Amino acid sequence: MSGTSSGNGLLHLNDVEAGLSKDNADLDHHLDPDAGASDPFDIAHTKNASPETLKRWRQAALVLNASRRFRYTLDLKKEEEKEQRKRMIRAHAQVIRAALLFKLAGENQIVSGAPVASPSAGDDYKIGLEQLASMTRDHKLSALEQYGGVKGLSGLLRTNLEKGIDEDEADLLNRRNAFGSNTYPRKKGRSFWMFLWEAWQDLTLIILIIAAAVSLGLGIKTEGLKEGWYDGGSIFFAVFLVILVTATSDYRQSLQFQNLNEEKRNIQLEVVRGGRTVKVSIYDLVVGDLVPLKIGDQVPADGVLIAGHSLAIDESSMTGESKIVHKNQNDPFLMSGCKVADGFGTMLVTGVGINTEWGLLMASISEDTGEETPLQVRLNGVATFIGIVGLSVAVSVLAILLARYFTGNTEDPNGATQFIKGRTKFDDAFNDVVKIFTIAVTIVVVAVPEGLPLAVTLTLAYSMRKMMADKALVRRLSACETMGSATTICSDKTGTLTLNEMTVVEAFVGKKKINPPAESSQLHLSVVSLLSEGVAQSTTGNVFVSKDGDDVEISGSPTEKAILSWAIELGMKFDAIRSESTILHVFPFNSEKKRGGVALRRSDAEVHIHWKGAAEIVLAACSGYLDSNGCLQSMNEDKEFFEAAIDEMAANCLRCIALAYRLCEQEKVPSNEESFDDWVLPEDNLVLLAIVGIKDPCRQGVKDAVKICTDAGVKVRMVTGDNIQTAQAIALECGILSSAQDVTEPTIIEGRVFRALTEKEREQVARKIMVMGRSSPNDKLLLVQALRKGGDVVAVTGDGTNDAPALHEADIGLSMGIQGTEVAKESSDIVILDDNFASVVKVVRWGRSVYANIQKFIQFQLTVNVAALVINVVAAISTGDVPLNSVQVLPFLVINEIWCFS
Ligand SMILES: Nc1ncnc2c1ncn2[C@@H]1O[C@H](COP(=O)(O)OP(=O)(O)OP(=O)(O)O)[C@@H](O)[C@H]1O
Ligand SMILES: [Ca+2]
Repeated sequence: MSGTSSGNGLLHLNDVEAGLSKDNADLDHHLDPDAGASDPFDIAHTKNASPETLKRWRQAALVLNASRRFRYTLDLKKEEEKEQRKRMIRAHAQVIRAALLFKLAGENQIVSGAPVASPSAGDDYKIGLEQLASMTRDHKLSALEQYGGVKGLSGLLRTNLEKGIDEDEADLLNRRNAFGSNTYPRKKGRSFWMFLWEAWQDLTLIILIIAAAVSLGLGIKTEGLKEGWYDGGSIFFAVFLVILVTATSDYRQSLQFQNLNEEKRNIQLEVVRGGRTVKVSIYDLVVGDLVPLKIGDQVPADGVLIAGHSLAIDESSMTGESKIVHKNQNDPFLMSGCKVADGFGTMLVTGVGINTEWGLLMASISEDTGEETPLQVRLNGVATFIGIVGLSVAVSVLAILLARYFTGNTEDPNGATQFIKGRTKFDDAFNDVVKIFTIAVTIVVVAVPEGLPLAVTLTLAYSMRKMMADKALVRRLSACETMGSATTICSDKTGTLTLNEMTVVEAFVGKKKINPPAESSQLHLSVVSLLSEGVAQSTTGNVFVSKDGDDVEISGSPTEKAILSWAIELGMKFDAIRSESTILHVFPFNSEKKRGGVALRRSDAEVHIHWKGAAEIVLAACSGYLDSNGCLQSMNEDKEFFEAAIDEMAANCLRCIALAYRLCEQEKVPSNEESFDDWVLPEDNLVLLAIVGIKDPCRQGVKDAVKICTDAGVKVRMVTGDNIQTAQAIALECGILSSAQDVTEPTIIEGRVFRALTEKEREQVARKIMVMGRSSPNDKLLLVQALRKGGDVVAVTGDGTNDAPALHEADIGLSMGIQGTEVAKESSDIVILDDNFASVVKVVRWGRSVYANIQKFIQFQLTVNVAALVINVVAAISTGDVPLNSVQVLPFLVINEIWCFS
């Protein structure tokens, strides 16, 4: 294989369907794409893709877009089954629950006649398992009130609503004994025998089995038991081998998927124990735990909401309706397995494991990923098609030979006519006919490509194993093959191209640049105090100071952590500041708005609104600023100064965040707490407090990875929520943009500009976009849609909830294992366990090796099959005998196959 076409490891499915691949491949080339620099399927070698290569890319694109539709139909079917299961379980659970309640009621009546739901004194806790479970599962607000609300309930569960439960083993064990642990029994996967049973139910194999039986019978009839079994026996052996290998491979794959599921479900999450935020496995959660929830999280157990702001839960995974439910004191019940769609809050765990509906659901469905990939389906089709062609050819040959024989047109080796009506004995005629049958059977056997489906199975299993070794967790098998034909990768910036380890390195307070950024001696006390107030109250993070006061632990998102630790260095006393004011209402940060706000009442009764968010957006809402001496200045022409400051920080790859605040007139504050929820926090006439520049360094190896992709014909684009200048700087640093001259629209574009285009324009522009800044989650989605419409096979990488829609829409979604939110992971096909963009390249490579391997195998197998078929047919018709029999061809094919993929 030479030059440009060699780097293209794609299978031309159109050719395959025609029966033969025209490409003249190096047949015995080793299959390992890592085999060395000379490997034609090493994607780094597709330099300067020729038009020919590009044409093939497009072919694959078309084919694979079709496969996506396929994937969806599959999903739908599965979803339907899941739904039915759910309904069944719910009905079941109701029955079990009803029976239990009935029993309980009976016992209570005998003992005391007390009402069913009253707290009965347990051994350790003043509330029993069944009471808790029935309250949470049925969302009984009245029961919660009966226990004294969340506060009363926490008392019954012996949980401190601030500090959580103690972190001591005895207490945890106690809780596990009383209320169970957050695990559920696993449904066993299918056994090996099931796979064996399924493996033979394949049309090509059935044709072969019948052929084998016929061949065995005829063989024994003509040549006797001792020698006559060779042909039939060898076909049986080959079939058996194929079945065995298929079943073994499928079985191993299913075991692997079971392990993957284990890994996938073992979510690490933060809980508050002993006043600290600690990371534990979801399985270690106990009743009474306090769990902070934020956007993108999965609710890890059943529970009630203690406090939260704008908390919205997507309950579709449990109820089946895709509806976002807002949670507050009137509807505080949280169901395990649901996702947090917006806002944040803290929940008190009241039900775990099998006592939750999610647990029941999980225990009753076995997640068998017995999915057939599009390639498998297609090649099954090809194999069946060829099998049928072989069969029809054989039948035709049979008809021709029989007709010739019975019309007396065949001669035996001595030149005598074989069949003369009325003279040839029945026995002789019968033997001759049997011989003709044997020829037909041989033709069938030689023509059937029985190994073709198996080749796909084996090569998929192989590349999946390799991907796993390269830190990519494959959630959907079809992703293995689709990834090989990706033509573009849309990557988010934060967390994928960069490390997501953030530190504040520059800060402006007023027009003064603070250097070093946390040098508070240059600032007036009132400024520091206002800044601290804003930072401490408008955060989803937390600060824990150890008893001796030296160690400070900060939790939260990387951005929050950076700002918190900067403020602490400035002198912020987190707990003290937080106790000086009470939060009235929160507008949580989200990626759509790119800012978050909080309204708080201070001890002097003043109401402050603090805003924190994307620098240029917050700055635009400011009409004044506080200088470093604490004097209020009006913005006017100084705005340009700040804009220039932001641009300069952004050009140095920094992520800019602005902090601002304003006073709120008392009469504008809602008078009763109920209406806080509808309160739109004022965000005009703000006073700028500070602008900080946060450094988030590029990951090592990203530049090389981007280059490898580009060389291989895979375009890397960056789609980020961050400032366009920051995006540009990072894109230059990691090689997505090659030079500063590239930076004109639409190569680099803002989300809002792209959004405003018509669908047609978007489609045209999309191909040129290399960097998109300040994009909303929907812009990411629009870009992916536009690219796919233009014929690209799009891979999307992302970690945040803001990436989820795009991840879902993409041909292949890749999420990040460490920083990725549950929602992002759920929407993806592959989870990159080490969060590194470089691993994405390896996935592309293994994906391509799938195509390369199958291409080679098909070329080999079909060449042999077709050649043997043609030779046999020609020979059978001209000489009445076949030169190639099954004993010669079959073992050869099977051995080649097993050698190829083991
Ligand atoms: N916790 C936060 N509080 C206030 N502002 C924030 C916070 N986190 C991020 N921002 C600001 O909002 C902007 C957009 O964030 P968003 O979550 O949309 O994307 P991102 O994480 O920066 O980038 P990417 O899409 O590449 O992952 C950031 O650039 C930053 O200026
Ligand atoms: Ca991100």
